[in-house]
Amino acid sequence: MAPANLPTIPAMNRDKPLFPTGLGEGEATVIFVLGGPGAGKGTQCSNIVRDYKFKHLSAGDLLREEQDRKGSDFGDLIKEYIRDGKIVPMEVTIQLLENAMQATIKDEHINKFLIDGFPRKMDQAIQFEKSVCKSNFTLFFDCPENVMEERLINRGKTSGRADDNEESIRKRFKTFIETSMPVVEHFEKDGRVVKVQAVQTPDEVYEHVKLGFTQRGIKLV
Ligand SMILES: Nc1ncnc2c1ncn2[C@@H]1O[C@H](COP(=O)(O)OP(=O)(O)O)[C@@H](O)[C@H]1O
Ligand SMILES: O=c1ccn([C@@H]2O[C@H](COP(=O)(O)OP(=O)(O)O)[C@@H](O)[C@H]2O)c(=O)[nH]1
Repeated sequence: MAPANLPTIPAMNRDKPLFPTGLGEGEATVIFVLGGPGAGKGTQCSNIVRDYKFKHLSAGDLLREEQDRKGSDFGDLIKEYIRDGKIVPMEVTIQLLENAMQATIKDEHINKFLIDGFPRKMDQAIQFEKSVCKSNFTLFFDCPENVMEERLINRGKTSGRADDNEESIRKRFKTFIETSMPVVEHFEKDGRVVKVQAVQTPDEVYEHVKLGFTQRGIKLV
């Protein structure tokens, strides 16, 4: 589908981040959470929210909400991209994330964000860091495909998600390897990746997450 009528997002014209990195007023701390589909990103984000008081923003959830919102101009476009496991044009996703960050700061007085499942493509990574907020680091969940596949097929029994089926899963794996792994490699070159093996039980994986956070100076609250 041609990405027609995309919003003109203010972020595209900014030459410095809307939120400088930090914990003060007008500042924000961002941790990107990446890993293949089914690696356990959402599961571990719930643990982190509980113990570190970060706000969890899942790009996929924000896109699904927008897809279902009455009057959205992007519903059909998002639906098609998600079903095919493709990355929705960044204008849409960055605007949704920026709106959610602004609302969280205003309404919940939280300025620490776990941005889950984003950035999945180099253009998003560069644009977001340039004009919204530079990330502190990327938490990357490393998991073999056969493990992720089994988890997703299981999740599909109850998730109601249009993309937790064999055909969409295959396409999402391909997009992950070809389009999203280069983002992880880009941040790795910068020394900004905390890599965690994601095959063990959720509790065991979380122990490694906590270790990584301690090493990066992120404290329990
Ligand atoms: N360490 C784990 N071991 C076994 N199953 C897991 C583990 N982490 C998550 N799951 C399950 O696997 C599925 C995918 O996890 P989820 O957190 O939704 O992944 P993601 O957000 O990366 O797509 C869910 O059904 C979840 O309950
Ligand atoms: O920045 C993003 C994040 C997600 N998606 C779309 O949303 C889908 C589901 O992503 P989510 O993170 O919810 O689930 P996961 O595939 O990691 O289980 C992806 O396959 C993409 O089609 C996207 O286009 N841009």
